[in-house]
Amino acid sequence: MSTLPSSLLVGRAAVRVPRSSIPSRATVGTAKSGTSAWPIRDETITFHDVALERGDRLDRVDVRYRLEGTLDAARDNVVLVVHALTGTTHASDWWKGVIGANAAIDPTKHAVLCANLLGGCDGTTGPTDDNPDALPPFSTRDQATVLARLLDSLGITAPLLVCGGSLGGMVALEFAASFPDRVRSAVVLAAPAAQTAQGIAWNAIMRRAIALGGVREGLALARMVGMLSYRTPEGLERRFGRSRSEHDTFQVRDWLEVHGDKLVSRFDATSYGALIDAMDEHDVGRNRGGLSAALSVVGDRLIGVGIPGDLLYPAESVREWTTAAKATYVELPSIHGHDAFLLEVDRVSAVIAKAIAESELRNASAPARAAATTTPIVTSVTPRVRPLRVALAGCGHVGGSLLDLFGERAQQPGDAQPIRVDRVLVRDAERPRPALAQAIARGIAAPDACITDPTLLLSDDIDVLVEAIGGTTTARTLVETALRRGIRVVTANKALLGERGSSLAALARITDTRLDFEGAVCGAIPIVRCVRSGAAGVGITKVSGILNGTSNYVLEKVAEGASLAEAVATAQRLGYAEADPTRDLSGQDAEDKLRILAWMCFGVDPATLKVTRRGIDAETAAWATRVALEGDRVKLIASCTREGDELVARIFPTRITSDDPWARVSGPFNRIVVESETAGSLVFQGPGAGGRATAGAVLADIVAR
Ligand SMILES: CC(=O)SCCNC(=O)CCNC(=O)[C@H](O)C(C)(C)COP(=O)(O)OP(=O)(O)OC[C@H]1O[C@@H](n2cnc3c(N)ncnc32)[C@H](O)[C@@H]1OP(=O)(O)O
Ligand SMILES: N[C@@H](CCO)C(=O)O
Repeated sequence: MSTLPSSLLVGRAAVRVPRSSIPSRATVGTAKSGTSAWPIRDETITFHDVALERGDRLDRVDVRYRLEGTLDAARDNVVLVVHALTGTTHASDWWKGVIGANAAIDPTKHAVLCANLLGGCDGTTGPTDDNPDALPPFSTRDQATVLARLLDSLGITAPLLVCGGSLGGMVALEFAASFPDRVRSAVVLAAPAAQTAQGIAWNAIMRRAIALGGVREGLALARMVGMLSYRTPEGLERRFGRSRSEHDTFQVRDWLEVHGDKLVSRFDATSYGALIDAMDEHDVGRNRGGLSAALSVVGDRLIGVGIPGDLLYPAESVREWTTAAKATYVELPSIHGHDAFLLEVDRVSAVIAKAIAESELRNASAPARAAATTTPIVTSVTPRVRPLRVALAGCGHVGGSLLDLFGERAQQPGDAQPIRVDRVLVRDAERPRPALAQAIARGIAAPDACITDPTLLLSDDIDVLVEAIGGTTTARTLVETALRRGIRVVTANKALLGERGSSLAALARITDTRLDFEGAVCGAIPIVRCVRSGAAGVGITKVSGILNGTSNYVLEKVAEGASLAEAVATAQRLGYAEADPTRDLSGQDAEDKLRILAWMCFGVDPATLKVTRRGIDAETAAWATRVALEGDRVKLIASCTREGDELVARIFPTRITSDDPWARVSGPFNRIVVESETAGSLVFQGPGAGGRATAGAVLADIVAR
């Protein structure tokens, strides 16, 4: 049985014994990132007579650090990266994508400095399981002081950027408050200015886990608890759900166990305990006259990044100090929660790149700075509304009609927000696309908008992704990527929504953005808006309709004597049919729409709705022709009815008498009847298919506020 690490006991003795096992000599190596390489220096440096905040003085402190890249002559190009609770000095390993050749922090031009924090177990002096008394209690302020000593010893006055997340953010903030003159720019991610009650509570559980379980099992348990605070229920649900491994264990359980065990293999429980002690004592305003006084002097150079959904340090805890410090607040919604600072590489990079650019400007020589600040960035003097920047996936019937509508809208008088199409994703760039050519000529679309690589579609300044490619593969990736990045999505893709609507909507909620899909159900009829908002009645008992324009058109034509094949070919030519018209005829398209309607009307997950259906085939077509000769009509009717706790959903070709209102729905028109407790029967009827009708609904979603 492991003994209780003494760092977990109150009142550890102040000692002055260094960890003699850590060598004090430098080791030098080279790292490769892609094809680029940069020098790496791993070194341990020793400081003497280090004063701690509580009054202890340490004879000696060893600090292990890694310098990636080369210090320039003026020692002006340093990015000080402060690692989180269990981070290491190998910053470009754990912050891949944020640090790397051509990344926001680029060791081929920046000198990236990352030191193991005071109290850690990656080479810097800290209490360990073998030597729990190697360090008396210390604070995040002490950790920042040691970093300043390191900068002194390397001849660095003020780094280009100081940055860190979580515990790293806490220490970066302490650094800013302690050494405001040494801060040119600081990015603090997912970190409060003072430890939160919830943070103390999580740490209490982890401390107890180590106390009871010992330095192995206890540490593993602590890590497992920690991991739950670093992620979100939605993120875990999406990634693992109830899926099982080949050994029939729940995957989420395996994943958590792996994280627990991995930490035990590389981390020291006593050091862990001491670091969470330091986090609990974190309070930037302590003995500085409060938060405002502590940070306002440096606030103009601080950027705080808050993550809505962060269970450990909610976005509000970051917003609070940025407000007090008059600092910049950036919100980074993410399904990952707290770990977004490690996982949302693109968006974190964008914030850091901007901070570095501002810092470089601050460092510019006085005349250059004056020129920079007097040169207007926006050259136009006419105040203009910023255009809404659209990325359009797909330029078929719907996408092409949408480009036309953008053009028509721009001709109309009024001060509506302009729309600018930055990118249009197509499969074949060589195919002539008159709508796109005209949009470019009218200045609606960028001259180089047409692309074929989906990964280039979503640049950072896109406001809305319009998905009009259909299908559930590329479309799904694009929609998920956009939502994850907080980009609004408008889609007409009923198959995707029928299959994934509920999880996509949940993702949009988490990242605080919107997913709109009026164009996915019944073309121009505003049915989604009406049922979604409750305007179609409260307490809905039944929704029924002719939900597919193509099959309705085809049934009408065969009733008039056309062959099934002829009727389908005309529907395709007129732009009513899906790329694969068997979806229309088989009832699959109507089923997708019924799923979405059931989701909106009854709150059921569209993917789980059980639907029985029959579509239109040669036999039905022949029956429709016969029925027409007898004076009646055949219509493909879909319905979903609440029967007690059950939903009964069906789609069937149905014989209708010629005087019935359903019989009068002609061509590509659709009809929907919503029956509810408050509104009785509401009837919606209008064009249900066709590029222009659907594009109109998509446009309404794009410009909706
Ligand atoms: C309070 C503070 O200061 S700090 C808080 C900061 N957050 C942390 O420290 C959390 C640490 N997070 C991690 O270590 C994460 O791995 C990250 C953030 C680096 C990357 O996250 P992800 O890309 O989601 O990686 P993931 O969580 O899957 O981790 C990868 C490990 O889980 C394992 N894993 C993933 N899925 C499964 C599964 N179904 N079954 C078993 N193991 C799994 C992988 O095999 C991998 O282990 P390996 O490296 O031994 O091969
Ligand atoms: N193919 C569909 C287009 C509109 O969703 C239809 O015919 O109704």
